[in-house]
Amino acid sequence: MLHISKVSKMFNPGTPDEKIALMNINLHLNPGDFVTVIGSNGAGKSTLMNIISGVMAPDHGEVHISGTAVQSLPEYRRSRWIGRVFQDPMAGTAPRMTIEENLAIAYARGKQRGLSFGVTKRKRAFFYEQLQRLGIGLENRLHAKVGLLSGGERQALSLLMATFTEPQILLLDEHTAALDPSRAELITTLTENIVKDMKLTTLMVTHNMDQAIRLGNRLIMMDKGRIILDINEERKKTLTVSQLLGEFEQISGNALSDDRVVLG
Ligand SMILES: Nc1ncnc2c1ncn2[C@@H]1O[C@H](COP(=O)(O)OP(=O)(O)OP(=O)(O)O)[C@@H](O)[C@H]1O
Repeated sequence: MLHISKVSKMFNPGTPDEKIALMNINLHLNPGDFVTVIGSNGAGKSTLMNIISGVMAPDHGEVHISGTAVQSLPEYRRSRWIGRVFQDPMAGTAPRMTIEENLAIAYARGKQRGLSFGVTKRKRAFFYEQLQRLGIGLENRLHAKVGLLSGGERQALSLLMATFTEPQILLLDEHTAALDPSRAELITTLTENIVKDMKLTTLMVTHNMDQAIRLGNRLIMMDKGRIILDINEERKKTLTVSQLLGEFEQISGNALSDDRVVLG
C-alpha cells in the first residue's frame, strides 16, 4: 500500500542553517494499517507527511502508493488518493463558504473532468447522511458558513472531507492538538470510527502518548530524522506511557524533548 524506501531530506544544504530532516527512512504499510507516529521536536514527522503527500520532494529515495510513485501522480489523482487533516482547524476548509459548498468541493475533488460543484438534490441527501454519521448535528446546518463553526466542528468536517474520496492513504497531522480535551476526544473517536468503517490505511502524528498507544495497530517513534522504534500491535496492547518514554530514552540517549507532549 504505502512503501517508503531510503527517503532522505536536508534543508538549506551547505549553509550554516543546514538541517537534516530525514535520514534514510524505510517504512512499509499494509492495507488497513493504522500507524501512530510520535517523536521529539524537529524529528522530521511533518517533513515525512509532506513527502508522502507529494507536496515536497525527497532529496533521495522514493514513496510509492499502491505501486505508483507519488511524485509521478497527476495532481487530481494525488488529491483523490491522499486525504490529509492538519492541526489547524482553519486549514482544511473554506471559511466563507457553507458546509454544503465545502462538501461539494470535496466531493468533486480528484475527478479529472466534469467538475461540478453544484449541489443537486441527490448530493444534498448524501451530504446530510454523511454529516449525520458524525453525530454532532452538522446535518442541520448545511447552509451555515464554515467560519462560524467551532474548532472541533471544523475538524470533524475536515475529517469527513478528507475521507470523502476513500483515499488510499489518510494522513493525520496532529489533527487533535489544537482542540480542548473533550473536543479532541470527540475527534479521536470519530477518527477511529471512520478509519475502521472505511478500512483506511492511516498515518497519524500525535503528541499525545496515551493516544499513540491506544489507537491503531502499530506505533513508530522518530528522532533526529530516523525511525528509532517500531512497535507492533501485540506489544502495543500492554505498553504503558512510562515504558514508551523509557524506551525512547534508552534508544536515543536523551529524554523525549517534545514541548507539546501530552502524557495521557
Ligand atoms: N522549510 C524548512 N526549512 C528549513 N528547515 C526546515 C524546514 N522544515 C523543517 N525544517 C527543519 O527540519 C527538521 C525536521 O522538521 P519537522 O517539522 O519535519 O519536524 P517535526 O518532527 O514535525 O517537529 P515538531 O514536532 O517540532 O513539529 C527540523 O530541524 C526543522 O527545523
